[in-house]
Amino acid sequence: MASDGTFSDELIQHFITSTTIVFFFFLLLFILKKLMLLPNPARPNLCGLPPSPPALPIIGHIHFLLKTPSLHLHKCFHALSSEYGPLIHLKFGSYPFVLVSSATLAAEIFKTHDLNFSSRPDSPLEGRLLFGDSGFVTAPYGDYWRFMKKLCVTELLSPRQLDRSRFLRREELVRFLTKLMEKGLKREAVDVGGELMTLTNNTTCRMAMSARCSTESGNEAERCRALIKESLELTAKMALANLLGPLKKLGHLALRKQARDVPARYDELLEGILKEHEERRAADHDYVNGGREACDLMDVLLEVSKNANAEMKITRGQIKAFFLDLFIAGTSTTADAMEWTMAELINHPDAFRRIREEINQQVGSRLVEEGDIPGLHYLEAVVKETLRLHPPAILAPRASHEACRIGGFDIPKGVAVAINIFSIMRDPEMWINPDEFRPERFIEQDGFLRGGGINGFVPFGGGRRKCPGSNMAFALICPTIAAMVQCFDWELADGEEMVSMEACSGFTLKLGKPLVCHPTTIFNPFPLQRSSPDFND
Ligand code: HEM
Repeated sequence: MASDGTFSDELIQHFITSTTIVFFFFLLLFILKKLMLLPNPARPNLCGLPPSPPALPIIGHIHFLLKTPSLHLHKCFHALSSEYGPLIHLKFGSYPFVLVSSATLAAEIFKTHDLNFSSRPDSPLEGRLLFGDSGFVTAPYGDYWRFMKKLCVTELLSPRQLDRSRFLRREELVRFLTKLMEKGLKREAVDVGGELMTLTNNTTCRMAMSARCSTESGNEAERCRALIKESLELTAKMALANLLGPLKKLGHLALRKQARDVPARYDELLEGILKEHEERRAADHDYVNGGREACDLMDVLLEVSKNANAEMKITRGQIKAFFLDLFIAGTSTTADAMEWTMAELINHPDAFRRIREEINQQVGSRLVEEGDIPGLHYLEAVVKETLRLHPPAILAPRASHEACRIGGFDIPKGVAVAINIFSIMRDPEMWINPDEFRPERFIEQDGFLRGGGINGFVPFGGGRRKCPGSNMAFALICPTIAAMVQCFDWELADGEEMVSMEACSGFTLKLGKPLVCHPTTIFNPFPLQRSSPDFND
């Protein structure tokens, strides 16, 4: 003990200070907890929601994500639903939502309560970032969404429009295969995912607006791809900022310049392409007199926008936003699905051989075509099994228009609901050995595909808001995989026997380690073609 009393004074002072800090820390936690429980008029009332795992102040349930190795969102949601049940309510930062993880509960949303869940929630992803409320994917259920959905089903993404653009998908596929053959000859390693992304991007750009990379049209597809990549990155940053709750404004301030710049550049690019289409239309007399059909999706949309008798007038802003939606929703999902399929096939040589035998039997000595696909049942089963195990979109986001009951719990009006596509397709109640790659599960004993759809197979979501691009996705994926199996043997460039099937973290499911391979040509369907059209794109 100190003789002059100074030391004990300091000790007392120190004790008081530490106690005060601890006291205030607990007081703060207490107040925060109380605050989080107070009803917030701007948000749906959370009373009566399904059970909730233990939450922390401010961050809510984000600590479960921080505990998940590599911050994998799908693994975090899968672990939470396995531990706490198929219907739970969560709060990520300031964002509350209900997570639905079983096929039975998803059917209640997609079928019984379909209309009630036919809008998207206000997403922490800021889906309306680039074109305000003009987008289709984020449009609330109403006249505009219904009009565009009908247009997608009957025109833009219809089997008829897909048939019209079949030649163009074939051209792009030939270009892709020829490039792989060139690389194979030089024993150059191929970044399979990168090449598949270029193929999907070129094909989508040509189908949508007759633009492709590295052409006289000024590399529009490449500029489009770069802008979409930038806007996705920006969206992810905005999402993070939005989860910060009270600090959200600071985050937005930091991103302000980029958030002005990206939409302006996209607008300029699309305006240029729109003008080209309008000029071509005006100069084409057959077109003006109705003697020739619209050839790409932009022509179709322009025709609708100029049609005085159309049910609805769509604006230039809506046309631009629609294309952005198509690219964001359709390109990387499709390319990722193809990369996962190739990875599974390399890891399952029996399945690879079986597809090749099927093609040899059904197609013979020419390149497989889109028209052959309906007869290639095992190929389709492999693609479906890959989509089941590795769905590129892990969640389908919805919001309730009205209060309702799901699985015996109250779902208040306006609450955000995330349908956990990843977990539903690994639900052990629905699938035998759910983590196993077994394409046969999609095939009947007579060798045909199981008809009528399988309950719980939901890679494209369900109900009214189900993906309208599933036919287009299959039209891109199946012929590409078939041709990659028919024409090449594949060997991993890193000398490994097996591909690691770990995903990387994010809102979509991507193969974690890029698939890099050496392709060896075993069948060349175009031996007389000396040089390919353009290998640099
Ligand atoms: C393997 C490829 C694809 C997968 C896994 C996929 C998956 C999905 C999923 C899960 C949804 C949400 C559905 C729901 O809420 O129930 C969706 C919506 C959508 N997808 Fe796809 N998609 C793919 C390819 C495409 C393609 C190729 C296009 C068009 C080019 C496309 C266009 C759209 C659009 C426009 C929506 C929004 C529909 C709406 O809100 O009404 N998708 N997709």
